[in-house]
Amino acid sequence: MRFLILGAGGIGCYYGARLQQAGHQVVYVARGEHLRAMQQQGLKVEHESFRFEAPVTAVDEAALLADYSVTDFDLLLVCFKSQDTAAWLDRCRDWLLAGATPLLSLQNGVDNEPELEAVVGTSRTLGGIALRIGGHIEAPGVITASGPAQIIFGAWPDQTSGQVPTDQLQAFDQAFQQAGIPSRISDRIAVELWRKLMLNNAVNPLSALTRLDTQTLSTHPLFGASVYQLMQETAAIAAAEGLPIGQQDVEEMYQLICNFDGIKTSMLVDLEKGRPLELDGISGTLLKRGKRLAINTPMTALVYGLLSQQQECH
Ligand SMILES: NC(=O)C1=CN([C@@H]2O[C@H](COP(=O)(O)OP(=O)(O)OC[C@H]3O[C@@H](n4cnc5c(N)ncnc54)[C@H](OP(=O)(O)O)[C@@H]3O)[C@@H](O)[C@H]2O)C=CC1
Ligand SMILES: CC(C)(CO)C(=O)C(=O)O
Repeated sequence: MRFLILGAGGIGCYYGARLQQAGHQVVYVARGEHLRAMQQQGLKVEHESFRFEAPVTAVDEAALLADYSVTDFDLLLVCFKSQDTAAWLDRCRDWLLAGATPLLSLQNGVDNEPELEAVVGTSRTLGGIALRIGGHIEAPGVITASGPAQIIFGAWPDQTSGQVPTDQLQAFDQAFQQAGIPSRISDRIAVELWRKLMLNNAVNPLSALTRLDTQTLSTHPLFGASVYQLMQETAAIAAAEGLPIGQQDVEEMYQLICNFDGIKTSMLVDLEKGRPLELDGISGTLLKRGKRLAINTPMTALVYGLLSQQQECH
């Protein structure tokens, strides 16, 4: 199959390398030093059960638009940080609309799929999550990753109202699995995305504030209760929006994050590198929704406020 990795950073390069090693054609879209390193020295990925070091086809956005057509690909994997999605869609709208290739977002947050859908339509939109993975750019052209690195994906917003054909979903699922990516098709991907948001809202901002890994934070005598409360606040918003999410999901996600290996969150990595934080796509979206629905989310407001203020001071 032919895959395009849009925003080939930690997550995108890990999954791209897995697919390329399995024999698929992969084009990586990146920029800056990381792009130059990939073009000149190739891509290196280090993971406890997977090693990749090989030349890759890496291009910037301008070269993608000039040298490729969307019809050159079977699947576009959207791996930007969520704050980059809307502007990218705006710039690449005409290129995207010249074909019918589906797009699968592996980003955190619940706003990416609606943004994709608004441009390419429901028939080309897949929702997805990258679960139990920590993957980061260690140095230009070098990725370190850990965890089983699953992909859960499905027709957006769910199998019943989504329009991507089942045989197409199954072909992607098979390609992922053959490439050593544990994957699963969900018939309610919007629910999975909200369950993942429970994790991200609970640990990403708090890990950036405390510099603690996910497990230390979640089992911490002082911060553990806040992690739990952040999950409850996310669940309350999800339920008010009509999603079948409740206390049982809070328990499950809390147990998952407590028992999963301690990993450095993507937000802590961004903070350490002085890069923009994915704060609006995670906590910010909950605050906006909470305001609209008249639901109080005081802990989410606190971590959002503290981090925003830290960013402004830099
Ligand atoms: N990292 C992780 O462990 C996990 C991340 N996720 C989610 O996956 C998504 C991706 O995260 P992650 O892999 O960490 O992100 P990264 O920041 O590592 O990768 C995204 C890359 O896209 C590049 N990029 C952005 N816009 C463009 C553009 N127009 N043209 C070319 N390149 C571009 C960025 O460059 P630049 O640096 O210059 O901005 C960056 O290198 C996020 O939503 C994240 O929350 C989910 C699970 C785990
Ligand atoms: C949940 C977690 C921490 C790891 O999958 C993540 O999604 C991230 O680092 O952004």
